[in-house]
Amino acid sequence: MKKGMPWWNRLRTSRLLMHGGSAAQRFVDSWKRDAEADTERQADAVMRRLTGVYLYLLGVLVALVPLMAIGYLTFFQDPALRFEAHGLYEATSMLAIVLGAFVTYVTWRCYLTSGEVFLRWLTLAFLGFTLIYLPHALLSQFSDEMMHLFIAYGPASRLAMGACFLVALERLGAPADPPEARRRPTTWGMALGIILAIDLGLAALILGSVVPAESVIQGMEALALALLVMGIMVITLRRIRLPLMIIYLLSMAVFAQASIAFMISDLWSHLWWLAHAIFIAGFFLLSYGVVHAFHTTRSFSTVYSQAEVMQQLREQQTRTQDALGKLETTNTRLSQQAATDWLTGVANRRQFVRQAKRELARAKRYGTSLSLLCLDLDHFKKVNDAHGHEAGDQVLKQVASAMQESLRPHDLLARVGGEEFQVLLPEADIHQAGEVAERIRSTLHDLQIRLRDKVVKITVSLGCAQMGQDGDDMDSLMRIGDQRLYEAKALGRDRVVAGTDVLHSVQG
Ligand SMILES: Nc1nc2c(ncn2[C@@H]2O[C@H](COP(=O)(O)OP(=O)(O)OP(=O)(O)O)[C@@H](O)[C@H]2O)c(=O)[nH]1
Repeated sequence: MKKGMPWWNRLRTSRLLMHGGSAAQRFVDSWKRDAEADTERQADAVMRRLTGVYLYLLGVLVALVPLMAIGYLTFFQDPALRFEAHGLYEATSMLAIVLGAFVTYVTWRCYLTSGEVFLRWLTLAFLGFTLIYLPHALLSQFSDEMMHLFIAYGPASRLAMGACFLVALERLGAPADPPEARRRPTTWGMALGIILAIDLGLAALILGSVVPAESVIQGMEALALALLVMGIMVITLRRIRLPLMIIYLLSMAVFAQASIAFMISDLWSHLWWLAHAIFIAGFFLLSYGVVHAFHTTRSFSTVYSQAEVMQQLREQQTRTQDALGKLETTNTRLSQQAATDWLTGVANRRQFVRQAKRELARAKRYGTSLSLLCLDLDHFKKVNDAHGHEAGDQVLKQVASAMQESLRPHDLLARVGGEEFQVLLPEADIHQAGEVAERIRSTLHDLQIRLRDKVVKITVSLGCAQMGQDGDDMDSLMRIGDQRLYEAKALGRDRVVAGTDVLHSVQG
């Protein structure tokens, strides 16, 4: 029943069919099945929606874990508590530089392969962070003497990274860079120059004391936070659902909370250390995405979720099944064509020989009889000469079809030459073969072959041979069958020669 059928029509149709016995029962059963499948589909859709909302909430919860940690430290502990450990800080800063360089390199390698513009900007983000953070790591041993400069490189690195993140987002989905443009030294040289200029410019700004260092530092951190929030909004509003972009979104949220923690913390305080920990968590998360891209498609926008991959796999399987079905149909048609005579549609010589060998072996194994008829149309040349070759073709077709009708389903008729046919008769001795041959002869004798504007008459001569008495293989049977066929021709045509005697003969 059609899914969109109104219920009153369903009822009327079902009432009508109720009196129809088993057909009505089948109808009701299929209706029930349809209804059950509908209900199951609806329940599945509700569950999908529910689990989708759950996943969404889970993502929000994970993204806000840093805020919970900041809140815990601020409200339940003393966030101003100091932990001044220069050695530890130097070591972790240098580790951050090494990690930054490594992730920059992996991202760059991904970009070189895919040419994805998004990845070019992501490489620049990591490169910017690493090279702008480097003076911060180098200055950590002089943090007391050059406190402001030491601190300033932190927010500056986050600001550069946030800016590149935002541009990367804006360029997501842009056509890939051509391979020759990906390594262009001018592009990367210019990027390095700008980063170096930022490093030097910042040093000049802070050391020159033109603007209060505190406000430069807070301003950069606030700007970094604003850029990160903008990035989060872009992903959310554009409803970007690509798996790696979800990781991108989460890490941006974590970076933004790290900036908040930096803004409200004092140097060496517990909150300041927590801000670093939050930032590193965001960095690890994003580096996971980059490494995942490196291990798969080396692109951020073509790494699919498992659900998407499964969907693509299902579609691919359906396409493969369809193609296989078509291939099977074509193969069947081709093997049918290879076994069939192109003109009459009966078996051809190849098929006949193959089938005959099988039947011969079967007859020998079970001790049953098997006979062969050899047929040749009489004076067929005259038909061609009188009516043309095309008319001759029509005659051959009608003769083949008339012969086919006088045979049992398991007898095999084949056209083995121009106007020559053979018939394989399983479980028939020479006597029965003679009867079949005579039936064919008289059918064709009486057949009115209708061509466009005239009626043509044709006769046939037949020779019969039986397995055993006339030979044990197909070659012998065919030879004897042919001999008897020519005997029938010699005796005046339109007759049957079966065995040593002319069993059936009609004067035509
Ligand atoms: N129209 C048509 N004619 C064919 C085809 N194959 C063979 N022929 C013709 O069949 C005729 C066979 O002629 P012959 O071998 O001399 O035999 P016949 O005229 O049938 O005479 P007998 O066999 O002696 O009775 C030839 O004219 C062939 O051109 C075919 O596929 N189509």
